[in-house]
Amino acid sequence: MMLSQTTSYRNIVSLFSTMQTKKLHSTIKKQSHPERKISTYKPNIWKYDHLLTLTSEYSDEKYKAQAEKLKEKVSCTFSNTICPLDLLELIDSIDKLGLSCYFEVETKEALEKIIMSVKSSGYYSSSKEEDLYAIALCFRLLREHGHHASQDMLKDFFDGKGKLKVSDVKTLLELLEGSCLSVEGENVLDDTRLFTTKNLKSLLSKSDYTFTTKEYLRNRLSCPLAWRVKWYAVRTHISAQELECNGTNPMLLKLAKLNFNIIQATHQKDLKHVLRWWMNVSIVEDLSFTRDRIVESFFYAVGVASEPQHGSMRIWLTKVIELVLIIDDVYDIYGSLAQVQQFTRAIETWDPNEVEGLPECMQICFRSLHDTIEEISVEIQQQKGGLSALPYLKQVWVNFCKALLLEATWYHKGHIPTLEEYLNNGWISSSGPLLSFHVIFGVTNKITKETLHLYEDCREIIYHTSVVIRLCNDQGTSASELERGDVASSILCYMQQENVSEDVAREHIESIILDSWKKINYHFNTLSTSQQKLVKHVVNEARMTHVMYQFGDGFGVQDGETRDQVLFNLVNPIT
Ligand SMILES: CC(C)=CCC/C(C)=C/COP(=O)(O)OP(=O)(O)O
Ligand SMILES: [Mg+2]
Repeated sequence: MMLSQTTSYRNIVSLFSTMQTKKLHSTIKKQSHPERKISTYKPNIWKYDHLLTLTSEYSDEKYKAQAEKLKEKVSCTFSNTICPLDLLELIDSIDKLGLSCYFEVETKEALEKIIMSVKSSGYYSSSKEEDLYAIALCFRLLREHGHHASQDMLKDFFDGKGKLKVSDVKTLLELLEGSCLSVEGENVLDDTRLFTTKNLKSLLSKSDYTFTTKEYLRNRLSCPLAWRVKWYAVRTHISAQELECNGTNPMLLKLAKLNFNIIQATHQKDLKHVLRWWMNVSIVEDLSFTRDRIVESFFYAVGVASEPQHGSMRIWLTKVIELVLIIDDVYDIYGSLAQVQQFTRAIETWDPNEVEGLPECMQICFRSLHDTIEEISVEIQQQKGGLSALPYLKQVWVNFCKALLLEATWYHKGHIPTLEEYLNNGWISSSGPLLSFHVIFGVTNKITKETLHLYEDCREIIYHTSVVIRLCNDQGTSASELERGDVASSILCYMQQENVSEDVAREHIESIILDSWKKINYHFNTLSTSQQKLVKHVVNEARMTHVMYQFGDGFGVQDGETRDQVLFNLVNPIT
């Protein structure tokens, strides 16, 4: 069978799905690809001039003073709450409302009290069905807050045939969430996840829950809390609590709304700062092949570090993400193989003279990257002091571009790697290591040798986070990449390697994502509390990638879920 030069991977995949033959591999290898592809991205939808007029009354100091008063009152709620289940629910509400950073001491004391009380009352070893919800909640909160919680807490609720003695949705959901905090080898938690997923899915198909409840359940099933960015779940939780008659106590809810609006006002200031920079550099006007996605990049950066004190880091990260998208498009869409080879040499030498002879738009990309990274390094040095970040930032960009070059080489040769070969490179081309370096430099107080040690100490976390980024991206973008005829993604690699259908390949990719999360959980637990405070922002990159790609290509396609989320979380205050 002959394949024409313009045969896209989409055709190849449909052929795979029907023929499932390995003979095709050799045919793909032989075919050549067109030098330049057509970009399928739509133009930017955001009106920057309008976003620049955003002003929130919540920047006013009087709201901060109001919030401080409410915090004092909420603090008293801890001492007035005696029953362990009420205390657990209070801690849970505070977490979900985005207020945990204000009550760290109270939460720590309360959890210690709960541990003492459940130990002395034998609560841990209860197997009574009515206790299961409280135990599941306790298990999840202890793990989330870095306390030891053995999977054996849930063991006795199994009936010996792999079934849990539980049928209500609230408990099933709580158990599902807790099971997603597992590490490798925790078979009770694996069984819990399988059982709760199966039962929640069957409840979904049978029961006559409202549309909203079903949507909520579907959402939690496809992306559990542990994989979600907490800040972007806060406003949804506030809205849900407002609708519930016996929900969160009114004072807590009032504080949550106020706090949300105050923090949103800070984010809006950062957004305007980054937009002014973007409109000033205005590079995408010269780059029709790529994406103007500065608002989405900012949305991602806020998910990585939403705390008010990380404003500079959000701005640096936004610029870096927009550059990642542009440079990725240079390699995937615009450049010929020879051109991206030259571009990679220029990045390695960090020398603007090396891009001479390349098309004007590639020269613009190089200069923007070069100048922005130099500026960021200077700003890091000015704000934090200590070692210069520049050599390290340059190196992560070199590694990223080399990984993109290898993918481009595969594409131009028509080579489809095995999944292992693909992932050995794909974790770097995910931009995970690059983002992580900028994140660690951005959230740390001073750049010292310890900062570099921290990067070493969380190497495994960065690796597994990057795998999650790579695979979530592939799951969300493979349809449009196939249409454009981009380099093979993990899904296609696995289909070709194992001669299986797209559905089977997607399921396999899901299982790797799950395993990567278990490894992230394990390695995160080995860090000290102070390290965890910094490294949680690296893990947030994985969480944010779930947010971006859960409903398709959240970076490429602006006018879907991402736009709604941007308006909901960054633009419109709670009234
Ligand atoms: C900024 C973040 C977190 C991005 C996720 C991964 C990535 C490099 C996306 C680039 O777009 P793409 O969808 O074209 O990716 P690729 O070409 O690598 O598949
Ligand atoms: Mg790409």
